[in-house]
Amino acid sequence: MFTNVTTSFWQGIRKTNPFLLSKSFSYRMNHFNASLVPKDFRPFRIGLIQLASTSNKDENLKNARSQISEAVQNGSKMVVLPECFNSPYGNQYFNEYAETIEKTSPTYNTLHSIAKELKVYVFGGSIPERKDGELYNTSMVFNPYGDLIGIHRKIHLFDVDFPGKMTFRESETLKSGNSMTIVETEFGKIGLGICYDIRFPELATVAARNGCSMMIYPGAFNLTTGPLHWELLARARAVDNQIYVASCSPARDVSATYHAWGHSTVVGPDGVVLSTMDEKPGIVYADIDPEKMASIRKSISLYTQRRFDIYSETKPLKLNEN
Ligand SMILES: O=C(O)CCC(=O)C(=O)O
Repeated sequence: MFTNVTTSFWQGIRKTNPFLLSKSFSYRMNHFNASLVPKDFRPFRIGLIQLASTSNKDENLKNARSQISEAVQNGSKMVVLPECFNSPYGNQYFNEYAETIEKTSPTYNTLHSIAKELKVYVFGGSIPERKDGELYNTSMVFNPYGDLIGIHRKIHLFDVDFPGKMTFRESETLKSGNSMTIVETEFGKIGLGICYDIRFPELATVAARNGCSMMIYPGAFNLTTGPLHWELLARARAVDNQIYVASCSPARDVSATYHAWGHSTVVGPDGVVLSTMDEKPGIVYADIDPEKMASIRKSISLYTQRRFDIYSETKPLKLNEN
């Protein structure tokens, strides 16, 4: 009964407005009832561990354990470590510190046992990984049972040149990963990228379109690009997709060869910084709340207003000919 009334209502309207028969209209109608937040998204507290990493791997792993324990005591259900958290960052170190991803490797073993003992999701920053004779910049993710539920190999390698300031070419030693990573947690799906990956908006957008409520980026920006882009990129990925974004850096060590920017940050789906810090060691906490996402998505309805009929990559580009 109700359907008939609705149908005849629309039939009447369409007679008077041919636009309503167009493809873009039917696209919008098909997506009109799409829920505002991913169905599996639940509230939780996240803790970003801005670790003071040294050249001593065992010390770094011990330090990570005690910081994660503190974050869990303070209510974190998910914790994030920084990029290259258990070694110095630099081409000259990757080979020496590299590990394989297997249960007997020190970092796998430590993160697995921390996650299981403390019953927490551990996004294990990244480590130099050795695989099939190549080196990768790799992140492991463990669930609260200690199971490895995700492996992300940095896709976009950090090759930049700022004359007189800094030059870095990760591709001299590392190979790039070839796939996106989305992990399923009890709090929802989360997309994962490593540092320079944050500069490529497609990764976050595709993850968001596939139901991710958050992107996590372990990173180690520097004193040149950190002040320029670290916060801007996290906010951009968040506001473009109306998702949460968390970027976790090592603390700055001015006696090391690479000086990390620090400023680990969580940004909300409205693009506002929820929580951040300076360059010193510490933990950044944020409460992740589906209501906040629903609210911004209700006010600014990007998800129902997208015009894939105009800019879908799978269709030929439609240019304005006027
Ligand atoms: O994109 C940047 O400016 C910094 C990236 C970086 O440090 C990295 O990918 O390790």
